[in-house]
Amino acid sequence: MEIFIDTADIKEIKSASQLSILDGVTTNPTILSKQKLPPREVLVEINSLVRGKVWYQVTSEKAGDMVDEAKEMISVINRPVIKLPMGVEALNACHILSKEGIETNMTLVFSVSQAILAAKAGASYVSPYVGRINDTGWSGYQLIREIVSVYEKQQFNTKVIGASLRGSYDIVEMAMLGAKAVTMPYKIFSELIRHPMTDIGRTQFDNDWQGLQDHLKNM
Ligand SMILES: O=C[C@H](O)COP(=O)(O)O
Repeated sequence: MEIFIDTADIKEIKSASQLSILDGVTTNPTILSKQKLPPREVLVEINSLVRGKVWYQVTSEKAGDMVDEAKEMISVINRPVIKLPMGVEALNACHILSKEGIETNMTLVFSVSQAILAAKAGASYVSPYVGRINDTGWSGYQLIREIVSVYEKQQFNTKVIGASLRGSYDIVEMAMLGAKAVTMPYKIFSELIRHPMTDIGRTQFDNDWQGLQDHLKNM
């Protein structure tokens, strides 16, 4: 399963990049707007810090403009993934970009029918917004289950990336449901590694080892 962090905060990206298994950084217009800097500049810096993929979401309205915007951003990213917000123009842009071998992600996906169209357009990834669906009282998990099942039955190569995740257990759910990727805020990412029992166990091992060293020194 690929693991991404959903942030443009440079401090968070530097910290998360210490973990070599991180697969990259996803962004969106809301995330980039928080930096109060030109998005291209921010992406250049993110690209210099990240070994993996850097995701950029186009903001143009028309398919042709989306393709041009994507190409402009791709020029400053080593391993780009172009995010397209679900719709007719985005599907057409996705079709063009994917035929040119550019990795794409159909974002803002809330139904299986949208996910089917994204796969038909050749999207590399599709992002169902799990948390936002759960927030409305519907099941984001059920949507992931259904999309994964349809993709398997239809032998689509598009990968499901669980997005809009709210807690570390969401990541486990995504893995169990067969999502091939997840993206999450830095806070959740940093929580994945921790468990109080691990800390207690490590302290005990360290103390016992130190006790042995002291004992051997005094022999
Ligand atoms: O770009 C997609 C994000 O994962 C959306 O997350 P959010 O619902 O927390 O804004």
